Amino acid sequence: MGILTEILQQKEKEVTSLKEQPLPESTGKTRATPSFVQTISSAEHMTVIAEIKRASPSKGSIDPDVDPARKAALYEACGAGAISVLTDEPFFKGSMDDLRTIRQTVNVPLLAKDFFIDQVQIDHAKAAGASIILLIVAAMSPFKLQNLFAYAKEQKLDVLCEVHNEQEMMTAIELGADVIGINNRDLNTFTVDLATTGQLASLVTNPDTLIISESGLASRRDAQQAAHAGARAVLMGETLMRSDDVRGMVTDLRVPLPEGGHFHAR
Ligand SMILES: O=C(O)c1ccccc1NCC(=O)[C@H](O)[C@H](O)COP(=O)(O)O
Repeated sequence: MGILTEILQQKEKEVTSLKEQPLPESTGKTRATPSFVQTISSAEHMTVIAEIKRASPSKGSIDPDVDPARKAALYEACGAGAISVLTDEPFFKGSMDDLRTIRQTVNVPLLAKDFFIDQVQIDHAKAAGASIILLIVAAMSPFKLQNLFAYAKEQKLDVLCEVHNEQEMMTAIELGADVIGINNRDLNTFTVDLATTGQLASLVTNPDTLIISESGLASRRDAQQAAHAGARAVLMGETLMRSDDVRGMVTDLRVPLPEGGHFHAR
């Protein structure tokens, strides 16, 4: 069984349990201003989405004892335009409490990085202060994707639609996704190929679609390659979690975007 299937089976159990619990009180600070989409679309340089990642299925333990609020504040101070918070507990050692604490500490938009398969998870992410949620195209049917996409938008949340191959990209385009994350990591084999961003970005014809290159990025050169492929943002986890020079790394990643590139600034 692939890791995604295993994670999704676990999520089914979590959803059952969430439905039996009352919804925690909202942080009252659910949306950052500017929003995730506004932040990326107004930037003239690559937006860095810095991730809080304690552990992962592919790398095991990364920084299990991290203070998430402190690290998030460092990311923000160093120029990250948004922060991704892995809220999954069993596989990534994160939590919704991490998201909630970080929301009370920083002002940049927050991505709730989890494996969303049900509206109840979206309710909990919103209450914890998410600005945007992740929908992985490979994790559900196009019908369910459409349903959760519409529900999140109704809740005034942005949605990052994640794809890894051509078929998933076509599904995201047909859905009308305005933010598409191209995952360079194959979630079944863990193989990373940064060329995936270029290959799939070339299928996007709508100049208003925001493209994010996700996973496996480690240098300014990687960010330049992503910018050249049409990405407006990079999502970086492990490299930033392990870095002794977060400011230097974030500064390096904020490469200028090519003029007259893919995207028409809104
Ligand atoms: O990172 C993993 O091992 C992983 C395995 C299975 C599903 C998702 C996984 N990662 C989630 C992410 O999307 C990444 O944390 C994110 O793109 C950052 O990647 P990286 O910069 O390579 O840490």
